Amino acid sequence: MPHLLAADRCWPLHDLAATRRLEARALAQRPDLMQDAGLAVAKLALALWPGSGPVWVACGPGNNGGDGRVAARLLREHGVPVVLTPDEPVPAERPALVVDALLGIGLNRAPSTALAATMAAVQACGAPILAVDLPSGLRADTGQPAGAAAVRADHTLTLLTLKPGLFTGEGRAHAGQIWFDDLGVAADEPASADLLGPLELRERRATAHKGSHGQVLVVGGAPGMQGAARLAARAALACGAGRVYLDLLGAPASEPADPQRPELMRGRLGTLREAVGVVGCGAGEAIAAALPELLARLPRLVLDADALNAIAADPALQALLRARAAGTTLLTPHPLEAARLLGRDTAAVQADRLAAAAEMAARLACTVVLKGSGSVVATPGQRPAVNPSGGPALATAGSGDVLAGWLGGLWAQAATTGAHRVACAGVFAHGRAGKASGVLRAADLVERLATQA
Ligand SMILES: NC(=O)C1=CN([C@@H]2O[C@H](COP(=O)(O)OP(=O)(O)OC[C@H]3O[C@@H](n4cnc5c(N)ncnc54)[C@H](O)[C@@H]3O)[C@@H](O)[C@H]2O)[C@@H](O)CC1
Repeated sequence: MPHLLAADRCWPLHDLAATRRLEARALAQRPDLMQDAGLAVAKLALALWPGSGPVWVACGPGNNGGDGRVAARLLREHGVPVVLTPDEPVPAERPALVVDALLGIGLNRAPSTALAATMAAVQACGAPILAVDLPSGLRADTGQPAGAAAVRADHTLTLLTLKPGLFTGEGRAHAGQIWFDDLGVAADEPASADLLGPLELRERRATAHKGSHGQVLVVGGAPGMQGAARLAARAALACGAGRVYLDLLGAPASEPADPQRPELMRGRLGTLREAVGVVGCGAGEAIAAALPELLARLPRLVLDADALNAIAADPALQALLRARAAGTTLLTPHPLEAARLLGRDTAAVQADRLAAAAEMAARLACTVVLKGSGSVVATPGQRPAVNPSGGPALATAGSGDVLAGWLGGLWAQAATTGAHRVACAGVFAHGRAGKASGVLRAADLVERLATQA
């Protein structure tokens, strides 16, 4: 039975190769699997159908189209008027619902001219779109369109497995509401990635005091960019770190850490050898000179923004990064910073976000959070994770600084936890707090994080 994907737990994601293996094994036992797939599609279409008007079932040449054909037959048996293309002409009037069964996981090239024209007609007809398995034209592994465009659906009913491409890159913008039906087939294939759910790392014992909750040292905030470092520090504080210090680069000692947040203190590496470093927010070029010592001395590090740019530009810093102990360093690049780290352009990073994150993690021997829609967490030797929480309200100045600070705050309270797990927990919480209509200012995001925690 199709069900809306629940956001309160983790789910396994299976890439194309794993899905194909699963499908082949399932078909050997249940050759009529397509009947069940079509039934699942028909049930959801019936639930979405407004009660009058035709359903346009747009079928393609393969088994995705086969699912559509089964669904069309079942809907007709149920008394629902159906127009099935390409057997019948495209409806002249606006249908009540479109079922996009043109292309699923068999997509292997840019859509042909004929299919692209049908996809455009599906998109232009103005009816809600239910995509079968995947929005047509979207790549299952990367969430990128194979050609100029992929269908933008209102709902996607994905079958057998959850595909990574539904959750990262352009996938989330194309899939709409995601429904899932495993068709009763056990997923006896190792997951290719994890879809993140909530994960709590902090424990506040009755006997705890501020010394139990660790220290964070935020290094950044060069003149004119102090807000970035202050946002990171506020986030670490809101997360519950015991003591949060700010090393504002180039600021006189008389400058308060944050006039609006008296809980925050000025501090420097010299005395804070056990703190979690959150380094780079608004740091400017001055951070390059500070990085060797920070990389050498701080036991756990979150590196963001200008720290990443400095590392991208300097092979010696990259070598210092690689020399750190496993599980102690976390990088949070956005796609442009990732492109600099990898020495390629942003489009190449976005073309396969999971691969780009894995490559960065392997090259630099650390955990990488590749930010953007469907943030990817990658660590050498661990299964990658994709984050489904968050939305466009987070596309605002300072939300990345808040993430870096929140990660630092979490890590301060979970000292024995590896970078990968910290990243998974923090990225999900940050996205969940950032789910809002309109735009969210970063300082308000900190408050939302504090209250959901
Ligand atoms: N095999 C089965 O019994 C089941 C299949 N399922 C469905 O079957 C789908 C996979 O079926 P297929 O492997 O047949 O793949 P698709 O139906 O996704 O597409 C394959 C067909 O499309 C053509 N094609 C691929 N890319 C094209 C392009 N860019 N332009 C034009 N034509 C293109 C191929 O030449 C082939 O004819 C799944 O997505 C799912 O919807 C599921 O229902 C589970 C059960």
